[in-house]
Amino acid sequence: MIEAVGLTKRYGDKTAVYNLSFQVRPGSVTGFLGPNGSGKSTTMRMILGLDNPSAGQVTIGGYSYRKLPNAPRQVGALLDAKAVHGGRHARNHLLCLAQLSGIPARRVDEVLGVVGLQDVAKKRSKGFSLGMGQRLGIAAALLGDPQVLLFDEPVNGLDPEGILWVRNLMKSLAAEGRTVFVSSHLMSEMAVTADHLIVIGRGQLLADMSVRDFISHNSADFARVRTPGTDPAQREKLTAALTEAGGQVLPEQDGALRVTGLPLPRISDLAHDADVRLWELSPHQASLEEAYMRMTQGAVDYRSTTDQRAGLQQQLPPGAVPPQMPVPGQGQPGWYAPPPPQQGGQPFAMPQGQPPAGPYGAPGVPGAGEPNPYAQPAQPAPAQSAPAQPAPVQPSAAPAQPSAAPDLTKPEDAR
Ligand SMILES: Nc1ncnc2c1ncn2[C@@H]1O[C@H](COP(=O)(O)OP(=O)(O)OP(=O)(O)O)[C@@H](O)[C@H]1O
Repeated sequence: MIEAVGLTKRYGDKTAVYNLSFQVRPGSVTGFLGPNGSGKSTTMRMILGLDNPSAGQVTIGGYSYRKLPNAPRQVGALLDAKAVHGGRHARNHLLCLAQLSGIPARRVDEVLGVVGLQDVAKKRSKGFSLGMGQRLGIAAALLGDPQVLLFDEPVNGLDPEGILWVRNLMKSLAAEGRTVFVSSHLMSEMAVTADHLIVIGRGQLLADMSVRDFISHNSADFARVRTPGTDPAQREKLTAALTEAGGQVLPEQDGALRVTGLPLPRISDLAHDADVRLWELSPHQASLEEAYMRMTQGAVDYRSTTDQRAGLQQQLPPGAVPPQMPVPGQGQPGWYAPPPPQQGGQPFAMPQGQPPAGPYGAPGVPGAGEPNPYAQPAQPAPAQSAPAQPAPVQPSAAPAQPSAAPDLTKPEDAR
């Protein structure tokens, strides 16, 4: 298990990660999401001992990476697929890594086969495509058959077949009881790969929950209703009936109606009572992408001036407060999708029955008492994980070699 407590990293004036606490458990794929520059890579580097935290700590199986017995054999990581000596053959690159950790050469050929690079094993990696480089990086991460795996954007540059392969690989590694922590900007992929999500924005924890909870608590389910397009009067009649019954009705661009606040059977009954024919009555469940956009939109630092949402953010309803910083654990009420109708007007309410505060909010937690550099009013920590005692690391049956093993000969923070 990976456990971060009050993890904070500053680079001069820049706070890349602030007071981050979470656990990544074995046996499931945990997705690590956040906008560009939100601190994902920095967090991963701290997990791997490549950067020192400014405050707080992060452990793997109860040990910091640098104190982990046989660390290179316990943890495999893909951080930067380009961090390879381009003049070396793929096989030689892996052989060097294997020899440094006492891994037998036959394992090199095994992982080359696993990632599908066996036919180019004798080719120099500088001639590799982006996707081939990713595969080589994944091979390096798998080299020692580690129990803990970190992947930073593993599907970057992979073709559809490669993406599917990575998805299945992550799931099978988790199914074997390993800890799999993977960052990605591909929401559609994360939706089908990850079981659990840790979402950060501007270095702070925004959510720590299952994919299913994340979607249901950060999005609005609604019904799409369509009346015959030839008769606008029917549409108006239905809108009036639904509104009178307490529903909220918004027109969709294609002429359909988006209805919240009423269950589908009630909409059907109301349409029947109003003598309105329906050509469509369908439930709409938000995607992970939609839920993610809603939660993180206030924490996006880099946005195109032609992005429609940049414009949308200007059009606030009268009296509305514009989004500034995401509220940890509550996300950001934005304008990308309609607010969920339930949960007492709290658009990002936490799942029922969960404690409002995370296990790390207690005084004395490293980093927790420090001033928040984002000057956001204090909010309860969102982490939902129950606190757990760090367990001692069990030496894995086979050794592992992270492709991003810390080079302790380099000064700290060298990039
Ligand atoms: N060595 C460094 N020195 C100074 N600033 C840094 C350093 N490393 C990261 N940062 C800054 O810290 C912030 C977080 O960067 P990081 O690379 O961790 O984000 P990220 O979430 O991985 O982004 P992306 O999704 O674009 O890969 C950024 O503002 C970045 O510029």
